Amino acid sequence: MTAPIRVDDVVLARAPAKLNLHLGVGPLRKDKFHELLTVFCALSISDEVVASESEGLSLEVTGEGVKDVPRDKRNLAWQAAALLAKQAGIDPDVHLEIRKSIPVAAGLAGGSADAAATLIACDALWQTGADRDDLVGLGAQLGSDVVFSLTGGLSLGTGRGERLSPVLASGKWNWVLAIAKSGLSTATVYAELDRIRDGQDDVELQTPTDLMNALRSRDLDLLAESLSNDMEPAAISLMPSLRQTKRAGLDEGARAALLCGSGPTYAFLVQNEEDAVDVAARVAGAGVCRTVRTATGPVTGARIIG
Ligand SMILES: C[C@@](CO)(OP(=O)(O)O)[C@H](O)COP(=O)(O)OP(=O)(O)OC[C@H]1O[C@@H](n2ccc(N)nc2=O)[C@H](O)[C@@H]1O
Ligand SMILES: Nc1ncnc2c1ncn2[C@@H]1O[C@H](COP(=O)(O)OP(=O)(O)O)[C@@H](O)[C@H]1O
Repeated sequence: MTAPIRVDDVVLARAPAKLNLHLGVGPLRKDKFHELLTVFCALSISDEVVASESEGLSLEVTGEGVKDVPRDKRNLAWQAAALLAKQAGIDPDVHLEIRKSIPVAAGLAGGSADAAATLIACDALWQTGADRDDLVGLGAQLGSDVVFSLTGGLSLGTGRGERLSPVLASGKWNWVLAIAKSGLSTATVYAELDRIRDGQDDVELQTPTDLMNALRSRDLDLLAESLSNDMEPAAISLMPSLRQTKRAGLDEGARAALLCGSGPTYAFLVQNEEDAVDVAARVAGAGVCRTVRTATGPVTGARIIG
């Protein structure tokens, strides 16, 4: 996290979308969350949050395809501001403008990015004196993915996804994102996975050694073989058209197709930008396509940019 800068009572923060390069889903825990073993990776698309001094808490959302994003306390960014203010013992006096670029309900952690950006923007605006551990603790209360949205880069996630350890690797990979026209609810996809597993409680989580080696050695072939997501059968069961999307990208030369989190976005790994253009053209019928890169630098989580 960068040191907070205060500019004319307005703070601008940015936080990235994520991919789960590996998503191992273990058994359902007593707290109704699943035990995970996942490798998170920040993507080069991000949302921005502008926090300005105001009386009371208010929120606006701008960008494409944002009509389904709540503008009230159901919004994770709203919850982030309210929680930080409560923790600091102050009133949540802020107007939040969320500038969305991350597709909504797409498995890319857009809401978590907004919550993370809001935490650091409001912390700077209100000068709460919270340290990084405080913000991480608040992030974990808001959602399982928010801690990664604060952290960025490349991390191994355990617990319900909130316990992170850095993966020491760097490199850039090209992906084409095939974004479906409608979203999938994370809770519904987890429930569908439980239904498919039908009470099987011996699911073992294993560290994805091949994936780690691929990332460290920047080996595209090994990376293509070692991407995996346990949620894929559940997402396809709920949205069977995903099968065609996956086929289309692979037929056009994508090296691998990875379902993003709980879906329904597919991320196609491609060798270079030329292949990205071909794959994007072929899967365009399935929804909007974007070409993005994974950014596996040291810190690309939520940060103040103005
Ligand atoms: C699947 C993943 C993979 O990174 O991402 P998305 O597809 O949502 O982006 C995450 O586990 C989503 O994390 P997040 O979106 O923060 O979910 P939360 O708000 O914490 O939880 C929403 C619901 O998902 C289910 N849930 C979430 C996390 C987890 N480890 N086990 C679960 O079973 C629970 O039903 C929970 O009530
Ligand atoms: N700031 C936000 N941006 C997007 N969606 C939000 C936000 N706050 C709450 N939501 C709700 O969370 C749901 C999941 O959105 P999102 O975080 O984009 O997807 P995912 O959990 O698949 O990564 C949305 O359908 C929306 O109702």
